[in-house]
Amino acid sequence: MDLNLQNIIAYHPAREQDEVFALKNVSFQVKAGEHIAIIGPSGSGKTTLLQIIAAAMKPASGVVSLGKINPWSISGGALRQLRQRLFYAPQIPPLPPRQRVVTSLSASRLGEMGFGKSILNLIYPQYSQDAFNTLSLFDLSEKLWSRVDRLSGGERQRVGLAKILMSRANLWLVDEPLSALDPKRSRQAIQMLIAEANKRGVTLIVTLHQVDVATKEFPRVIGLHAGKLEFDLPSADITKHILQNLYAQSEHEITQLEAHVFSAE
Ligand SMILES: Nc1ncnc2c1ncn2[C@@H]1O[C@H](COP(=O)(O)OP(=O)(O)OP(=O)(O)O)[C@@H](O)[C@H]1O
Repeated sequence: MDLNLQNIIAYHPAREQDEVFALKNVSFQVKAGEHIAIIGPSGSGKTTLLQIIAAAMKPASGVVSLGKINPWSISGGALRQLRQRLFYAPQIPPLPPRQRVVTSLSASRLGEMGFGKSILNLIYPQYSQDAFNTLSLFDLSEKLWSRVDRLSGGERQRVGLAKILMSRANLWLVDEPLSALDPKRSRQAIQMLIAEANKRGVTLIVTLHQVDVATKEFPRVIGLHAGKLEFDLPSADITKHILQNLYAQSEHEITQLEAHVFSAE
């Protein structure tokens, strides 16, 4: 699915009165099948941007088009259909505590199940073989029948990634998928996500705090700072100087940056 964002301004309702912008005049285009990483310091607007693209949040002004459709100018029914074509994976996957992993993974296809099948899915998960195969990609197949509240943080995060792969959406919007994973697992998980997106021609947009992963694994990187688009560049053109500017006021994050990216120089 291709995307077009034009002059997006967004406030969170709680901040509207003091006019603190979450996004200021953000514009960019994405072609179907592109893979993009969004980076920037904490609070720079990465999650808000994904929510705007996912049509989960309405911009205060500006235009969003998802595959040429403005989600805010169509009927409720058409909007629900449009949302089925995208998968928004929040930073902390919403996994109902007592649910089994297999049920949660099958639920990624609720949109195509219809009411009867989706109720049945709670008792007899509808896609257990697919769920098993998808979990194997993240070394988690033995957890197929486990309850999600008995998983570690990293395992839950990998279940969240497997849920994305279970969906049949053609736009994946993934918010900080690696925060609970160690560096080796992070690299494996992101490479799996990218390989599957490639195979299926899916448009992939991922927010990341790991700038090294962003610049090494993604061909295009967007930098946000205080709600503004600071740069939108091929990753090969991103220099140490550009990254230092982006994280200039975020001392803690720059320390991480140096550890991850610059120590090898
Ligand atoms: N629910 C909310 N209510 C009010 N303000 C919010 C809300 N969510 C985010 N904000 C504000 O909007 C701005 C952008 O936040 P956002 O979560 O998009 O940033 P982020 O780059 O994803 O941050 P992080 O890397 O810490 O997840 C920040 O100033 C934040 O304080």
